[in-house]
Amino acid sequence: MVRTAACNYLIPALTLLPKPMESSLFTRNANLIGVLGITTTSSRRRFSSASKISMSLRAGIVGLPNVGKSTLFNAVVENGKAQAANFPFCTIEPNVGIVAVPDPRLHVLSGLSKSQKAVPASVEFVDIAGLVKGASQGEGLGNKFLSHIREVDSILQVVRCFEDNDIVHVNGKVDPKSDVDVINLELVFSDLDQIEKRMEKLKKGKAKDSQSKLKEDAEKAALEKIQQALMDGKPARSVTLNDFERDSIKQLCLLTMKPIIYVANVAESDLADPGSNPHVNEVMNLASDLQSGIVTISAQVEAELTELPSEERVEYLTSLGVSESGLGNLIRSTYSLLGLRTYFTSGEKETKAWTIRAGMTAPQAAGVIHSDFEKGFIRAETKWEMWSPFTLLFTCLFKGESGNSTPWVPPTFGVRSGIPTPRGRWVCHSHSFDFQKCPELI
Ligand SMILES: Nc1ncnc2c1ncn2[C@@H]1O[C@H](COP(=O)(O)OP(=O)(O)OP(=O)(O)O)[C@@H](O)[C@H]1O
Ligand SMILES: [Mg+2]
Repeated sequence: MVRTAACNYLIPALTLLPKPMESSLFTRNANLIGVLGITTTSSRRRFSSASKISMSLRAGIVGLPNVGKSTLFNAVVENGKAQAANFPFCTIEPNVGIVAVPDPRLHVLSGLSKSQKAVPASVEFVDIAGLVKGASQGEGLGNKFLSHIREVDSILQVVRCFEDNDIVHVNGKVDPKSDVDVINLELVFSDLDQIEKRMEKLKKGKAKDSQSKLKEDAEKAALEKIQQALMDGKPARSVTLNDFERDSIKQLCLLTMKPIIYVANVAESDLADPGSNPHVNEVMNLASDLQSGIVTISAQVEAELTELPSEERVEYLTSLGVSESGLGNLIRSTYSLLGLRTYFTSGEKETKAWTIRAGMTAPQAAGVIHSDFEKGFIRAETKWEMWSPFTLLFTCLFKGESGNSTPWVPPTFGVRSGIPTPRGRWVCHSHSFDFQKCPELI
């Protein structure tokens, strides 16, 4: 079995993490290639020098001081220059870096089309200052830290799972449960504070017209539900809201509304068998209780790997009992956590990974390339062709579409020499679908 230097544990309730080569299909004729699917697990981080990044959403690296956040950031962002050192509050201002999402399909397509360049999808990582107990009351870097978290779309919470007497732990000992509780409680307190202030404001203000009144009522209803959940120790994301309510509270950017992946940061000696580390098991159980994902990684090893020439990397990983760096998995998990999906356009000029949000309809997906494609959208077309190495995928999707429980993932719409046509059609094994009328299929 191939081992990677990171383990993804899928928490079933959320289905966060991508499966290998899942849900991808493509169409092809003389001038036309389109591919759509979610990201895959085989890893390759580097793209050709012609590569450019297409679009990005932000993931914040969060945790107690001195747990390895900047070390992880420097490893993920290849030329990240965040200061990482053995003292708490080493990071004050956030470090930001854009990272390409590894996806071998991009290179397969690029090769098939003999593209001059390949443009991968991307995610933005933000290395945020450490948080301590009482941050919501201004302790440590307090509210400043929390405001940095407010600006990101998802959270990677780094949890220290390595024992090392030389590395200071702000609470004196390695204790993942306590560490996770400290962070999550501060996020809850901060949200409660925000909600209270907003409710006060809503009480004072008078809605000008019936439309605003409706909106305010929805907001009040949402805030009351979330407030109750937070007081019961549950995150805002666990609360069931209708679309209107969800929209009405968006501007508050509640911290506990953001999806989380727990990153168990282990010692190099644990990489080959992280399950033997009780701290990792503790984080796994916590993540499961909190309906979140977990990735196990050694930030220290990953940071060291980036300093080595590629031949020596393999040697180093082999000496640790693993075959692959864990960063690819972490980046793809983050991309997936952000609710992002990829489809491709491919032609001689470029092969490009376009990012859409999960749940987007076909016209909306077309609109990511140009708003005219959304306005003029009729339908999209897929041609079924057995084309190695994706033959297996076609079979899966064919089954899914014929009505069993396999999720149906949309194929791409027509793309001619890299230029998408708004008249693309989706035609799947002899049926045509007007996707504007069937958004639930997306
Ligand atoms: N997996 C690991 N094993 C051993 N040491 C590690 C590991 N990960 C990080 N470290 C070490 O822990 C120390 C703190 O790391 P780092 O500066 O990245 O923490 P931080 O969370 O960014 O801290 P701060 O909140 O103060 O900015 C560094 O000396 C780093 O080398
Ligand atoms: Mg730091």
